[in-house]
Amino acid sequence: MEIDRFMGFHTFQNPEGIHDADLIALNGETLDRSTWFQRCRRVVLKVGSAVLTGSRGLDRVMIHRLSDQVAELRQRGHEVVIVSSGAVASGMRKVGLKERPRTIPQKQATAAIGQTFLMHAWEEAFDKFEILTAQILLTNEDLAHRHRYLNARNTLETLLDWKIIPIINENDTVAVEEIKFGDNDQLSALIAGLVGADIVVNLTDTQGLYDCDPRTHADACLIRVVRGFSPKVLACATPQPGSVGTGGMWSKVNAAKKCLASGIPMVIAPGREKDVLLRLFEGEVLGTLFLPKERLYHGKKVWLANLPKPAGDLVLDPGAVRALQKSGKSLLPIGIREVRGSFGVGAPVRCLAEDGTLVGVGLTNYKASEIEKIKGRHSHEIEGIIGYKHSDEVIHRNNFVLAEPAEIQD
Ligand SMILES: Nc1ncnc2c1ncn2[C@@H]1O[C@H](COP(=O)(O)OP(=O)(O)O)[C@@H](O)[C@H]1O
Ligand SMILES: N[C@@H](CCC(=O)OP(=O)(O)O)C(=O)O
Repeated sequence: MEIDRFMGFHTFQNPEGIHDADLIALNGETLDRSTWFQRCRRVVLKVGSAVLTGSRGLDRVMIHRLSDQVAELRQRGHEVVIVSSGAVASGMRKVGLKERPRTIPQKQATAAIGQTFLMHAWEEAFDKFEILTAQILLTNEDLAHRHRYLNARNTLETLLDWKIIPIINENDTVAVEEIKFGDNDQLSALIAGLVGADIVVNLTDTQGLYDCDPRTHADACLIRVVRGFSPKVLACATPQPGSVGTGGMWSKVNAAKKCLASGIPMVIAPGREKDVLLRLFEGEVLGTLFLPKERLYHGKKVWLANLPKPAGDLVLDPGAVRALQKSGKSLLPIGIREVRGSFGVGAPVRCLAEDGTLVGVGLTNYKASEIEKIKGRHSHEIEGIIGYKHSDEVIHRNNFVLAEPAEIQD
């Protein structure tokens, strides 16, 4: 892991007078920031409640400022998908709540009130450019099923093709804990994988990621560039959000981890800074830029790696854990000790070591009741036990992703 730390904003210069953070090395190329950002064609823009809402509720001026910049980015050839928070915070102000609602029904009712105001504000702000917007509300169940995931992708592609700006939020009104993404930082990382984004821009109320929580450490240093994910980066952040946010910086760094594994860079930047988007895409060093070291997942594996809630668990013996983790092998029935949950063929399941450690996630070739019968047995026995054999493997390695690939373990 490397962290380029800058004590101030532009204080560190190499002998040629070029800020290290001005140059971006990725995929074998070194480019200056402005060229690199210009090449990021498809952008997922996540805007936090901390940026969109103020003491008087939804900050319409802010929404106009952002929509002006998004319209300009589109003129310059970028496509933008917006993930917008702010429904609960703006609903709170509408009904006069001083604190975030505690009970789930209250939170859901507040989100239902606020979401219409939020969407109306975005719609109105883009209307002056004659740009249409489309509301997309999702729960993690919508992305957990492969065919629904692909449907969502087709819808988003069609909207982008029609030059309409998708504005996405979690469907808070129906999402209870079991079907939640967590927060919109996680959702924006999943959407980035879904649409094959070139970058995720996450706008919040700080200058970026500091090496420790700036609210409790006056000497916290802003980190300019993070190359590759590491637990040390996560340790910089705390999960305590601001007064209106959810998940805090910890959630943003976890979202960056998801993006990096799919080869997608992410930048956390100060959303209230004047012209932040235009300045970023013009190459100004703003916020914290996370760059992938290497792309870990492609195609279907991007979906699998980001799967919010698998359908069941398989507990493996140590030999099977080694085969998956160290040798990149498929999972055979002989290495399975226990089956948990009831699931069908093709379901995504978690593979666990006996101590409960998550080894990875994969799609099964057999249903739970069949795996129960063939667990601990040789593959040549499968047909004799359940009457047919789909394959020797319970999970083929092409349909499996490790929870902690080598890059993330260092
Ligand atoms: N290491 C850190 N660097 C920057 N901010 C941090 C850090 N640790 C915690 N935070 C806090 O995270 C907050 C942003 O998270 P959150 O309130 O969820 O915002 P949003 O509504 O934009 O998602 C900031 O207000 C900041 O005080
Ligand atoms: N879906 C919620 C936002 C949840 C969330 O992630 O909030 P934030 O941390 O401000 O991005 C809402 O619209 O209020």
